[in-house]
Amino acid sequence: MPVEEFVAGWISGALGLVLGHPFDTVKLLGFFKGMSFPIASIALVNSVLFGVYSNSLLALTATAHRERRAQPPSYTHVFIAGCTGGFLQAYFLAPFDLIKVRLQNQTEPRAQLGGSSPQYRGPMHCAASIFQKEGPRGLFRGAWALTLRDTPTVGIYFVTYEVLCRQCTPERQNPSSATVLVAGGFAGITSWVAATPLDVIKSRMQMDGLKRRAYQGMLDCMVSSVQQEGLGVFFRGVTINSARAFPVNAVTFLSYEYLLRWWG
Ligand SMILES: C[N+](C)(C)CCCC[C@H](N)C(=O)O
Repeated sequence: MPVEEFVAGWISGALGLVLGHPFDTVKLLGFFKGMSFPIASIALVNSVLFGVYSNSLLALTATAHRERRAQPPSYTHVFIAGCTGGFLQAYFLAPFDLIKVRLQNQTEPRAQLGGSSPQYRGPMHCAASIFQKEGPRGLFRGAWALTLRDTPTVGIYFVTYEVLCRQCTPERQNPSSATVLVAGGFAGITSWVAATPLDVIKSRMQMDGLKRRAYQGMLDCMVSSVQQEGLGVFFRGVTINSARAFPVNAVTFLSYEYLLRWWG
C-alpha cells in the first residue's frame, strides 16, 4: 500500500491547520489557545483522509497517484474514494474533535479571583476526565453525527477539487500552484457549506449533558434545535467555516500536491 499519500496528508494537514486555528477560535477568547494538540491530531486525521482517499482510488481505478493526470479517474470514482476517506477519518477525528469542542466552549476566565477554576485544564486532562466519567465510549460522543457530516462532504470536497483543477489545466498536465490554491480553497468552502447543518448538530451532541438538557439522540437534537431556533440554526457559523476553509484547504492541497510531486 503506497504510504507517501499518508505522509503527505500528515504534513499538509498540519500546515493547513496552523492557518485555520485562529478562525476556529475567533468566536471565543484567545487566538492561539492550545495549538500543539490540534497540530498533532489534525496531522494524523488528515493523513488518514488523504491516504485512504488515494488508496481507495488506486483500488477503484488501478492508477497510482503519479499516473492520475495522464489517466484521470471518473468523478464517480473520486466521489466514492472521497466518501471512503471521509468515513474512516471520522473515527480518528471523533475523540480529538470532541476535546476541541469541549475546550473551546470553556470560556470562563482562567484565574479570576474567586472565580471557579475551569472544568478541563487542557486536552489531556479533558480526555482523562471524559474517560473516567463516561468510559471509552464517552470519547466518541457525537461520532455518528460526525460520520454523517463527513462521509458525503469529503466526497464533495475531492470532486470539487478535481473539477476545478481539470477545468483550469490543459490535458495531461499538472495543475499550476495558483490553480491548486484556488481549487483547494473552493473545495474547502463547498464542502464546509454542505457540512455546516450537521456540524451544528454534531457540536451540540458533543456538548450535551454538560450544561444543557440531554438530547435523546441526533434526531431529537435536530428537531428541538429547529423548534427553538428555526431553520436558520442549520447555518450557524457558515460564514466563519467558509472563511476558515479557504486558506486551510488551499495550503493543505498545495503542500500535498507538491510533496507528492517532489517524492516522484
Ligand atoms: C468534510 N469537511 C467539510 C467537514 C471537512 C473537509 C476538509 C478537511 C480539512 N481538514 C478542514 O478542516 O477543512
